[in-house]
Amino acid sequence: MQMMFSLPMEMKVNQEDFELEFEESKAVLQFKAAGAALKVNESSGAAGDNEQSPLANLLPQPLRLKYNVGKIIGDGNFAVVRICKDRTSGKDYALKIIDKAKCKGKEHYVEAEKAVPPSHRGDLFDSITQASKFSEPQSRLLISHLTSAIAYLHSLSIVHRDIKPENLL
Ligand SMILES: Nc1ncnc2c1ncn2[C@@H]1O[C@H](COP(=O)(O)OP(=O)(O)OP(=O)(O)O)[C@@H](O)[C@H]1O
Repeated sequence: MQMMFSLPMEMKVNQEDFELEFEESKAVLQFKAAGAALKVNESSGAAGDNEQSPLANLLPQPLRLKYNVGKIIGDGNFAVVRICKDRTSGKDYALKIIDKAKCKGKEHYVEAEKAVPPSHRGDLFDSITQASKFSEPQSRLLISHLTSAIAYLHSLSIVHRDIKPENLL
């Protein structure tokens, strides 16, 4: 991916500022290796009308009654995200299941489960691992979407504090 950032004149940057750090490149390689296996393992877990992922049985009953919960479509440090289907409307949602044990002291900020519209196109991290590079017009579009989203959050006095490719859908 090629990106252009405008930095303050006094800020010095080196080549290594643009190279992946050891942990980052390890994560990219692990992701590439695990990607194919994950797709095979989870491919039988779609949120069809009658299918329910066995692990989804661990969810609270009201949720299981409302949604047919299917395969994992993403995971992060605090949550797993599963595709699910509203049993009444038939609409698909992404159900984010947050591990409250990992949010010690901040429990009051989080709902343990939240269903939002799903993105079927993966996140920017997936795209970076799949594409060898992005063109300038693509990079420009990505950055303009990102900055407009950040501007919107700032207009609501919200600071994201965790902007990274995995969080850009
Ligand atoms: N609405 C959605 N549709 C599709 N995939 C999603 C959706 N929301 C999240 N994901 C996937 O799930 C992954 C984990 O979600 P998220 O980043 O919200 O979890 P987290 O535990 O808060 O992550 P973090 O490691 O940033 O703290 C994302 O990187 C993304 O791939």
